[in-house]
Amino acid sequence: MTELSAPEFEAAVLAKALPFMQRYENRTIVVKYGGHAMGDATLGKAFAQDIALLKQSGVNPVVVHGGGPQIGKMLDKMGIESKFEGGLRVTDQATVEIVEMVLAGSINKEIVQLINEAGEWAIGLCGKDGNMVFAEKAKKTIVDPDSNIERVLDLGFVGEPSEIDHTLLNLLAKSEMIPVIAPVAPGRDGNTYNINADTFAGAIAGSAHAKRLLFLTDVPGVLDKQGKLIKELTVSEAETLIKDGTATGGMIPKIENCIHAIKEGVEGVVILNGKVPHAVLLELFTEHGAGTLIVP
Ligand SMILES: Nc1ncnc2c1ncn2[C@@H]1O[C@H](COP(=O)(O)OP(=O)(O)O)[C@@H](O)[C@H]1O
Ligand SMILES: CC(=O)N[C@@H](CCC(=O)OP(=O)(O)O)C(=O)O
Repeated sequence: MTELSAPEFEAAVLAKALPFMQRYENRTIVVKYGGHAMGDATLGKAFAQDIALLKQSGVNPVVVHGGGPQIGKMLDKMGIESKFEGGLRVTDQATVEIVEMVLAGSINKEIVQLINEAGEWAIGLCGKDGNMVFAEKAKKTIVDPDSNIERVLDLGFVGEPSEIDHTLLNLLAKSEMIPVIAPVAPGRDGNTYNINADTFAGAIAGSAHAKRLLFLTDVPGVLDKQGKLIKELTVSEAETLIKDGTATGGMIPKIENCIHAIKEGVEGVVILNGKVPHAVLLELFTEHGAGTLIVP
């Protein structure tokens, strides 16, 4: 076999991306950028370049971000204790104000700035902008492992998306702008709700019938009880992992939202390690996608 010169090799790599670019052209890809995947400047820059490259390739990327650890740090500074139930933050009035400040304020604008620095036009939004998302108080139940009795959680101002209007997102899809959305939304009751970013991303992807929904987190994907990566999971296998306690903490809403998104018609949902540089490009434009693929 003849060895390729360096330029020939680079050209071959670029050419290999063509069928992937064609597959996703004009299709919506929702990328959920988790708080645990953020924090490293080089990785943040690589993430922004990936999103910029998607837009340049004719894809319609929509970024939904989290920021759980960053909210936790700010609450700590303010002397407010973080409390979670069923993987969701118990959110009183003081907490929701800080959640909105951290998510829709600092984190949202940091991501916008990074994408702009990569040469594209990002616009920072939350559910409140353009009447995009309305929320209702979350009605979450958990089964108490000791008594096996189902219990309704009162999580305060934690919401679930109840109405999604795509007017603004459709406008942006036709423009140069890349939406970067914080998971905060108003209720019809006038309150502001804190929505788990996985739930928010799943709802946006589902209602947009996105081609792909990627969850960027800080682990290689869903791990089994031995800590080994599960490469593919059906919806029913994923449900079992929650019931038998293999998936805990933040992985619970993530898996639940993967299932929801697939049932809503998203063609492929992947949980992958956002701490790998250019994880988004590797997943979408090469054969080297890693992580856990959830299928119907
Ligand atoms: N079975 C599992 N496989 C992988 N991660 C798991 C599992 N169960 C619990 N986790 C935890 O879920 C975390 C990812 O969820 P989360 O903390 O909400 O991250 P993010 O901020 O990216 O949304 C991992 O860091 C890990 O600690
Ligand atoms: C209700 C609820 O739990 N909201 C989350 C919102 C941020 C989030 O989901 O951030 P990650 O994606 O980084 O976990 C929170 O307050 O932490």
